[in-house]
Order: sequence, then C-alpha cells, then structure tokens
Amino acid sequence: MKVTIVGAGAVGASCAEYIAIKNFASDVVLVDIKEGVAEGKAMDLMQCASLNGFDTRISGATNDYSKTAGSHIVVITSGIPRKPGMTREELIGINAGIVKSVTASLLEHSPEAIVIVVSNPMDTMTYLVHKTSGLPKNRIIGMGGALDSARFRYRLAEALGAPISDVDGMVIGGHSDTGMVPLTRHATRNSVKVSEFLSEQRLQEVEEATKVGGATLTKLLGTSAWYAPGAAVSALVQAIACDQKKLFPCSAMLNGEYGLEDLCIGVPVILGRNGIERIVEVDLNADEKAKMKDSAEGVSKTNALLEL
Ligand SMILES: NC(=O)c1ccc[n+]([C@@H]2O[C@H](COP(=O)([O-])OP(=O)(O)OC[C@H]3O[C@@H](n4cnc5c(N)ncnc54)[C@H](O)[C@@H]3O)[C@@H](O)[C@H]2O)c1
Ligand SMILES: O=C(O)C[C@H](O)C(=O)O
Repeated sequence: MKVTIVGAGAVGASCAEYIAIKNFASDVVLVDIKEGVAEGKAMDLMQCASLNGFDTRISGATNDYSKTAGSHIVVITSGIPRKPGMTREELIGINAGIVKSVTASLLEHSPEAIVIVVSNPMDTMTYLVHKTSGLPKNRIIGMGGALDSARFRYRLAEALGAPISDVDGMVIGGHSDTGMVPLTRHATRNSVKVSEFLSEQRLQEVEEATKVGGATLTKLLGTSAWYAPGAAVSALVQAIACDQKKLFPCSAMLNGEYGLEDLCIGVPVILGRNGIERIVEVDLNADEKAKMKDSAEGVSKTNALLEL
C-alpha cells in the first residue's frame, strides 16, 4: 500500500509519522515544493523506524511526481495555514490554485488513487477537486469532521470529568468556525446520553468550544494545529488501506442526501477500500436540520468564489 502526502509541512509530516507508527503501509512518499524539505523530513522520520518499530519506507521528493506513481491513496495538505484572527475561508485565493495543480500532477501518475483533501477551506477545496478531476465521488474525501469530532469528545470529556475513551460524539456540517454541527443529542458517555450528566448551558459551552477548536489553537500556536489533524488524516488513510468499513464524518459530495445538492460537506460515511462506500443519513430533528441548512449555505457561498 503506497500513500503519497503532498505538503511536507506541519500536518503532512505529522500524518506521515502517524501512518508509519501504525505500520500498515509499505510506502509513504512526501512531496513538497520547497527544495529539500520533503527529503529531509522523510530522512528524519526514517531515523525513527528502529526506535518506534515500524517498517514503512518513507521517502521525499521536491516537486517530482514521478516518485508518487502508483499511489493507492493521496493526501493533499499543500497550501498556507491561517494566522490568528483569520478564517479558513480567507485562504481560498492562494490554496485553490495550489490544490488544483497538485491534484492534476498526482492523478497523472496515480489515476486510480483515492484522494483525501485537507487544505483549507477544506469543504470548498474538496468541491474543487470534484469539479476539476473527473473522479467518481467515492474517491474524493475531505478531512474535517474526524478532527472536529475528536475535539468534541475532548471537550465533552473535560466537561464530564470522564476519560475520553468513555465518550462518543460526532460533528457534521462544514469545517468552519460557524458551520460545524455537533450532534450533542446523540453524544453518549458509555451509551448513556450526555444530557443525563450535563446541563443544557454546559452542553452549549461544549458546542461553542468545539466549533472554535481550530481558531483557539491557531491563537495559541500562531499557526494552525497539526498533531490532531495528522492523527485524523492517518485514521482515514488506515480505514481505506485496511478496508475497515469505519464510520467517520467526512466531507462528501451530496446529491440529495440531507436534502442538499452539489456541495461537499461533512456527513457520516463508511470508509473502506473503495473510499466512501456509503453516506449514512442520520435522523436529524428540526433544529439540527436548520443548522445543517445554514452550514450548507455558508459552504456554497465559499464555493461560489471558485473560478471553475
Ligand atoms: N482539514 C483540516 O482539518 C485541516 C487541519 C489542519 C490544517 N489544515 C490545512 O492544511 C494546510 C496545511 O497546513 P500546515 O499547518 O501543514 O501548513 P504548513 O505551512 O506547515 O505546510 C504546508 C506545506 O505545503 C507546501 N506547499 C505549498 N505549495 C505547494 C505546492 N504547490 N506543492 C507542494 N507543496 C506545497 C509548503 O511548502 C509547506 O511545506 C493548510 O491549508 C491548513 O489550513 C486543514
Ligand atoms: O483551524 C485551522 O485553520 C486548521 C484546521 O482546519 C483545524 O481545524 O485545526
């Protein structure tokens, strides 16, 4: 199983590290436009192999896509991250051009690959890959909901005073500061609804902290986060590579599901060797439906800025 990651920056390198540590892929290729960076990070990571006990071969290439040929899964993390005070949507001007050209180069050498889009604004970048690549919709997956859900579980566990392993919860909707839809009504602590433990007000605080999870870290770090994003991408890669049939919220092209058309937005999907094997339609109440509709309007507004 060969995985290519374009963008050997913070998220790309973190993702490569988690994939290697989990030891399920034979090869990981890092590609970056900055001379030597991908080669250097690959070498540094390979020098962890004997210490961390993995056999995955990690190599790097400066803008040479011939090294990526025959990849089964390709991950796009190339592009600029936001700075404190910015929204993800403000990155569209630079990142759209990068994502479009990187996608074309990747598919030239790996026409059968499944594409995971990470660069922001992620839902719109996923839509751009759909509109420009001609790939079937099961083979284009946007990563956002897996990360947002991990942050939701972290905030729920904090509020509950419970271990994170006790908590289950999911965030759907757009991967933006205002567009996320945490499904609090469905969240549980070891099968018991979290509303049995937490007040309405505390749950609202958890939702708000979840939605601004990326902005909170950007303010602390001066750039956006990379450990949890890298871990989230590696979990999606593993689900596909190992045909796990796991359920994750991912940005998927919708054609009527959730009453939405012609946009990519976070919804629960089953991931296996064919990429998105099924979109799962959760029964939403009126409030959740209204939030999902607002979120979709926000994503569509950003999509309209693309020059297709
Ligand atoms: N979807 C998510 O949940 C999520 C999470 C975290 C970050 N992100 C996004 O991922 C992107 C990367 O974030 P980061 O923190 O790793 O940034 P970074 O600056 O650390 O790394 C980005 C890398 O992309 C490279 N690059 C730029 N143009 C390129 C091109 N044309 N070809 C190849 N490489 C190119 C840069 O040289 C750099 O090394 C950002 O857009 C960020 O907003 C998304
Ligand atoms: O917050 C960001 O800009 C990066 C990423 O989308 C995140 O949620 O960490």
